[in-house]
Amino acid sequence: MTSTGGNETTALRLEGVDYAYEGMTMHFDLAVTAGEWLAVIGPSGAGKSTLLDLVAGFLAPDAGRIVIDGADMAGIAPAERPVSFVFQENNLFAHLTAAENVGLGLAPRLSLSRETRARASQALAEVGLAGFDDRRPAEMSGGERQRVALARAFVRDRPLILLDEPFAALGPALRREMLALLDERRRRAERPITILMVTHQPEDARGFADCVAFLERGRIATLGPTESVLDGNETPGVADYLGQATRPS
Ligand SMILES: Nc1ncnc2c1ncn2[C@@H]1O[C@H](COP(=O)(O)OP(=O)(O)OP(=O)(O)O)[C@@H](O)[C@H]1O
Repeated sequence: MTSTGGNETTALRLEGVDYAYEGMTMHFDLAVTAGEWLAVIGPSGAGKSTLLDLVAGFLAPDAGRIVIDGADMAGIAPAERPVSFVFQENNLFAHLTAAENVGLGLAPRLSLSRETRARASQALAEVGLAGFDDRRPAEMSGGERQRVALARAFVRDRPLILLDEPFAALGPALRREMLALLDERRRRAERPITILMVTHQPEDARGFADCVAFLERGRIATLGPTESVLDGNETPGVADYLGQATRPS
């Protein structure tokens, strides 16, 4: 356990984190306050997924420290980290039912205890999937599968949720509904839930995120309150990315 330097409200801190792929070196310094919803935006290949993979522990930094909830994550496996993640697809085990997939968030066993089954069932109902317990992923729509993934993330009850374009394949109405579900869950939580969400949809950030990090070429080029970053006046790259004309000064 390592101190974050006395700032108890910092949920996530990246200090001088370096990561290099062949031909691309990334460097991240970042602090996210507990309870904050941070949208991560930027051009394709900027390093958004790499940033989330480093936090999740799927990648190990070449240098620097990642601190979550006050604990240094060096050498901590993804499953042991206080995080939940939802990706764009393939979040579920195809051979397991919805309840079993959610149950894995509660106990790493395939046969569900009565209590686990009841909690999984309730979690499914809370994301609008009452009665879906015995459906397998192939028997559900893309939106329903993502709801199951969200239900699993919710029952895990971890303080940090990582979302890598989880609703990108869904239509705008369904996307908003999912984001609203997440928002509601965040508001109802007893402990603060911090969210890092990679998105290519500026309106998702506008509607839900407190802050936006704009990534460019493996760096966080801008980080600030949602409206001021998306305004695009401070960083020309943001305006280009959003397809806006940079306003004359
Ligand atoms: N497994 C890999 N091996 C080598 N290079 C990789 C690998 N994965 C990603 N990269 C490179 O690292 C850089 C950052 O990739 P990353 O997936 O983090 O970007 P991104 O911002 O999430 O992009 P997108 O919006 O297209 O998903 C890119 O230049 C990419 O080509």
